[in-house]
Amino acid sequence: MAADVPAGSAPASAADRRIPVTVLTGFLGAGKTTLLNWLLAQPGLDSAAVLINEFGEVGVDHLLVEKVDDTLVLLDSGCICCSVQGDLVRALKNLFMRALRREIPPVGRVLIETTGLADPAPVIHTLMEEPFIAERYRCDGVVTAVDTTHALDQLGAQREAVRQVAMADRLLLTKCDLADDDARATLAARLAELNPGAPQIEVRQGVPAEGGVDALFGCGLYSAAGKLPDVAAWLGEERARRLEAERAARSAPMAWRKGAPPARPAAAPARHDEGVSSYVIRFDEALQWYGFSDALGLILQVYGERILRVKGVLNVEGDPLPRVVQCVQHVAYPPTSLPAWPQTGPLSDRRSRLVFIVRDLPRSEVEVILASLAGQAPSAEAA
Ligand SMILES: Nc1nc2c(ncn2[C@@H]2O[C@H](COP(=O)(O)OP(=O)(O)OP(=O)(O)O)[C@@H](O)[C@H]2O)c(=O)[nH]1
Repeated sequence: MAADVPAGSAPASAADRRIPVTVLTGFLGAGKTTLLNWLLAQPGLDSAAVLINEFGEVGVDHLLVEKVDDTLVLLDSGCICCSVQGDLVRALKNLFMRALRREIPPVGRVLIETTGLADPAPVIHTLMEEPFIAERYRCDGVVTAVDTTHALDQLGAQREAVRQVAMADRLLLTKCDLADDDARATLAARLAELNPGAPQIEVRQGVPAEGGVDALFGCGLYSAAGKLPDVAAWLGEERARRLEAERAARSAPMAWRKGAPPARPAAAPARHDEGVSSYVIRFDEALQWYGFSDALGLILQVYGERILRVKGVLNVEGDPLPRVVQCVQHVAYPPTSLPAWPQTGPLSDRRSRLVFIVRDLPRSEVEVILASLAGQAPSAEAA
């Protein structure tokens, strides 16, 4: 079944040979990686390249994606919406050129998983307006994962969550297996206010209830028509911001020639809420699971409101495999294991690391609890 093209989105013509790009977004912990793994297991998706972007220094998501080849690219120089011109453009150019040189197989589609804090506007703008990219790729839709169990709070507190919903072509209501009918209906009504045109698809345990892959792809060329007027305004702001940055870049060398310091671009408005920060807590020795999980449980109980996301890869005493813990606000999801310790990157030293993304929660508060219950003092690591 082909998904309906929402009002305002023009279907891509059959003659359009550009590579379709799906932007998979959604707030922290909404279930993007889980959906991505489901997608990658579907027939016909072996030629998809995946770009993953994560908030914080120690990336965990790329370890959780079940695709290990040259077409999985980690965008690790900051949040995609802040570093879009550098990282994303470079990665898409590289993919195209490497496929052209036959260093990798032809790329049939690109899936971009943004950070949970990303504003989709700069990503969409880049796909549609950056000349090299727009000639070779077309934005085939913004698919937003919305956590049925946490989204109402997130939409009330975080402007990024509102933008991710309002700019979507498809809304995937994740974790419906954990929510009751009333919660689902209340959220569906709120989402319809923010984005009346986007089809809403329920997801249980990472699997969409209807439409399969076709419900997520074939969204038509991205368009602000049919969405709230805010969407066109945000894309317009993005265009203005980009023009201003280009103008400042052009004027900088002139100033140097006259011996003055280069003109600095006007301070860009902050894209992220200033209260939101991330830090990494490291344990150098193997952890005793029960003490550690007591400590984490207490942290979630006491500070859950201020914990946007916790992700950790742990070296647990007696377990040869890295254990993965994941939490959103007060909820800890069942732990899983990676198939092996990574051979490269920060986790190759087999030390446990927990990445916290928090709102107004100092590291010291968390460390006190971990130190008293987990059986060893944590070490700080730059985030
Ligand atoms: N029960 C249930 N759990 C889910 C579902 N989708 C995701 N989860 C769990 O929710 C947690 C977060 O899921 P992820 O897929 O990592 O979320 P994410 O959006 O990629 O997270 P970030 O990249 O950190 O923003 C994991 O422990 C998942 O197993 C679902 O539909 N049902």
